[in-house]
Amino acid sequence: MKIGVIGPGAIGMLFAFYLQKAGASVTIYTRSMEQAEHISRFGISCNLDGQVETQFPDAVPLGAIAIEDDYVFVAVKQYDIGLVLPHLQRTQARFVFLQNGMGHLSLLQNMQQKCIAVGIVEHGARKETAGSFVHTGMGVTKLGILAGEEEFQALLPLFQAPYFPILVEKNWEEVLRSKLIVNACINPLTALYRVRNGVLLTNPAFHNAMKQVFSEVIFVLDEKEERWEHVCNVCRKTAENQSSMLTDVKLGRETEIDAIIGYLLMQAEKQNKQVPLLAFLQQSIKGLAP
Ligand SMILES: NC(=O)C1=CN([C@@H]2O[C@H](COP(=O)(O)OP(=O)(O)OC[C@H]3O[C@@H](n4cnc5c(N)ncnc54)[C@H](OP(=O)(O)O)[C@@H]3O)[C@@H](O)[C@H]2O)C=CC1
Ligand SMILES: CC(C)(CO)C(=O)C(=O)O
Repeated sequence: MKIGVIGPGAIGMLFAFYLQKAGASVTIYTRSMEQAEHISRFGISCNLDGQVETQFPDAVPLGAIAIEDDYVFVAVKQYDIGLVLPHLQRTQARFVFLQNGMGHLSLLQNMQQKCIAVGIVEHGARKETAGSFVHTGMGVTKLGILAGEEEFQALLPLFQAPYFPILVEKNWEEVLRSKLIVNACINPLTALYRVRNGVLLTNPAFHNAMKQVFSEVIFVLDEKEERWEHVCNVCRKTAENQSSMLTDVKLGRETEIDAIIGYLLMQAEKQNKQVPLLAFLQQSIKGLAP
């Protein structure tokens, strides 16, 4: 089976590595020629608990060849999807979009293609070099199929437990929503305070601040107080993690603030709800990583 992975960052390498290991013929589509050459030569190395293993997928810059894969995983950040979409127009592949947040859903719902899914990735992965990553947290990929349900069945055997399992999620909108709540509470605050996730539990003042952010998030989404327990659990489980937004801010990269808080602000505006803290977070993060 031919699999394409667009975007050779932490998540793109994670997918390319495990799917190639499971026997698929993987092509990873890069932005730069240098990275394609690097991966073609040295492969993709995964570090899991100190054990390093390398797989050798094909690698080419996106646009250099026609995409003729059976399935394509789109693993660019949400703000880069617009650049990638034109390359997908003429292919017959089925697509899985792996972004955090919910801002891209309307884009996907307007696509011409018949087979589209989202993947909610609950793994942790960190890019180390152009061809290596650390699998920092083993989780699951939850697959939500927007269109073409039958067409995705053949993909499932390529996902192998215990390291790389998949779960088809009927109620995928709920899973996306739950992840959005978590990301909205944890990511901007950790990026502002420059702390690991766990500090939002152990520092009482930061904990209160997170509770205030949470109150606005559930107000926008008409959600229940009970969601708080889940946010705290994720903080606890990922206590040693540096959130993806803090990583982006530290590296001077664009963040996914629009996909997370920007999406909530749009929902608030539609309902004429005032959410000053969320607006503050949006502006603060934009100021740190324009
Ligand atoms: N990392 C994690 O643990 C998790 C991440 N996610 C989500 O997964 C998504 C990807 O995250 P992550 O892998 O961490 O992000 P990264 O920034 O590490 O990777 C994004 C990759 O996309 C590449 N890219 C951007 N534009 C193009 C293009 N036009 N053509 C080809 N490649 C392109 C970038 O290339 P270049 O470097 O050259 O710019 C980069 O390699 C995000 O939405 C994130 O929220 C979800 C769960 C966990
Ligand atoms: C769950 C959490 C907060 C883990 O770090 C995450 O998804 C992120 O950093 O983007």
